[in-house]
Amino acid sequence: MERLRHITAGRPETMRRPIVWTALANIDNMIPFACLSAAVSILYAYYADPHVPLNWQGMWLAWGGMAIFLVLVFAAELMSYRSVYRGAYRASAEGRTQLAEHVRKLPLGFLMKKNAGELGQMMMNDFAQTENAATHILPQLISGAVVPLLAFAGLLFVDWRMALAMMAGFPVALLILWGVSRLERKLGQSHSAARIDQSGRLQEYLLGMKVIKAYNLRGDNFTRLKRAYHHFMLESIRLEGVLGPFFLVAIAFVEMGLSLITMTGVYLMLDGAVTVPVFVMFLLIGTRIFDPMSVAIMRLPAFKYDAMAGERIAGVLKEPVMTGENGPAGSFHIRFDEVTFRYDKLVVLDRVTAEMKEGTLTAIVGLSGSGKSTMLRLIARFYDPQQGSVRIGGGDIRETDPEQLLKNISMVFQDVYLFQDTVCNNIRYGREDATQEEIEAAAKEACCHDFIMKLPQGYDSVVGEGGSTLSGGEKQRVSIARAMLKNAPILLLDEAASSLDPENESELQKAIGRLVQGRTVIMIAHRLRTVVKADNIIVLDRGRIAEQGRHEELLGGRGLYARLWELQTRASGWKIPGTSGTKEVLQ
Ligand SMILES: Nc1ncnc2c1ncn2[C@@H]1O[C@H](COP(=O)(O)OP(=O)(O)OP(=O)(O)O)[C@@H](O)[C@H]1O
Repeated sequence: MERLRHITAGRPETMRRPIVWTALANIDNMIPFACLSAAVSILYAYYADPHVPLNWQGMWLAWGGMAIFLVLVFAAELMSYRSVYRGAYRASAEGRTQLAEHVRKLPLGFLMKKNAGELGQMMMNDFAQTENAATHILPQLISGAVVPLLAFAGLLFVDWRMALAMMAGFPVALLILWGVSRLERKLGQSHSAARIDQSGRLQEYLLGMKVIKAYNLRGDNFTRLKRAYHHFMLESIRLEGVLGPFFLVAIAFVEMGLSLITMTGVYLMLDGAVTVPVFVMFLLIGTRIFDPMSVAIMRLPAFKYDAMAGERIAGVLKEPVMTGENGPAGSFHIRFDEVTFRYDKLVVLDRVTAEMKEGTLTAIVGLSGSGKSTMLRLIARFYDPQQGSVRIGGGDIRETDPEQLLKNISMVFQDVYLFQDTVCNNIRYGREDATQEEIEAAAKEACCHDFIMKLPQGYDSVVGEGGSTLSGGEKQRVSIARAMLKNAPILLLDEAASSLDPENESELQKAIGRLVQGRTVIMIAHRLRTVVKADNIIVLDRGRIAEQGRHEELLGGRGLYARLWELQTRASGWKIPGTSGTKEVLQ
């Protein structure tokens, strides 16, 4: 039952009807053979005693029965076939959608823990495996169970000794299957792990192609991929090689039944305890049941292996999603209250308390790795802190429905991801019901209209996966247009690194300047000159707030901020106070 639950992504009821039809089709399948046996008996009676006339009535009944049941078999098999694939594909489609929905509601930390290929594998291969188990293997297993059981039960009444002989090897076969089940699971798990690893490595190899080419890394990454393929090959050989003989022996025990029927039958006939027609009936039905049993035994490991894929899916579906029932906050005042956050064991934020007032610009600065991005991630509830709370409008965001929370937040990050879709649709992700005019207006405000118009199909140009056909600055401006369109009251902004060319940078800064107006903005600033006009600057040092205040106050304090400022201005030869860039940028 548990396996049935797994191969149906938690919907065993979808297979109830298919199982009943498949069982019925198999039961039907046996009846023509019973009729055949009856016909053989009639014929035997006629030849055994020349004075007895041939029982034509019985013969016609047997033939008629065979014909009717053949039609019924066809009908039942058709129903079984249709309901099996409908049930299985329905369970799988619903399961896929449920998993995609579920993954969206999981904390980001869960996704980051997974191997790159693992979730993709789950969506594609694991579901394909469960489909295979439900559509192809399950009917074979049902057939392997129903046919022998039925035949055995019926034949017990005909001659119990021959019936027992027919099934004598079966308990031994079951014992062998039970004996190897642990080993089978262990080998299956390491085989699956190797399969997932090889696809993760392949994904890594393809995604990292740019770096591989740039650094001519033919060696290392390819070696890892090759090693993963090799490991998978070894695991496959081990799985088949170690388990195969056990299953073959189990089948041999089952099929031994045919020899035992013959031996027992011969002795019983010699004793006059069994007639020739009964003997023939056992042979006829015996040849009929051993095949489905052997097939079922051969397919059982594949079924269990595929059910493991369903188990992995169930494991992810069991992961607790982020909860919270509250609607959006009334105000957008953000407060970190003694927040401590760890990635596994690494403490990244340590009892951070900070205010980000509604309608103001708060900048977060600090050395690389000091926890700046983590603060933004906590505001968006990509993670929940282990201690303390993040509050918006006074309410703990752990109690806010994550989707409601995200409705109020726009994010512009450095590493912008664009979907392989038109530029227009990529901007529309900001607000799905936006009109073309609204999209173009947002694009103009974000300073990307001009470059979009220069693309071959303008707004209908399709960008490469991730945005690969646009420059870094262009991608960021598209993401700003998205944020403009979303028009959310809170804006989380990760300032672009200083790698942009001056033209791109000035366009980007203009766009950001428009975006921050009238919003509660929390901005990670890598270049301090962009935050001199911020209402509050939080200076992070290894997860703790070293100091906070306005630019002038912090410069006067001669602390970490002042040191960073000095370093940056010295490195770039800026003119210090009064400053050029930022004021214009942020107004
Ligand atoms: N998903 C993660 N899992 C484990 N550790 C992480 C994860 N993300 C970040 N870290 C670690 O947490 C620390 C803080 O990271 P964070 O990204 O918040 O720093 P940051 O100040 O934004 O750095 P940068 O300025 O370089 O972007 C770093 O040491 C980083 O290695």
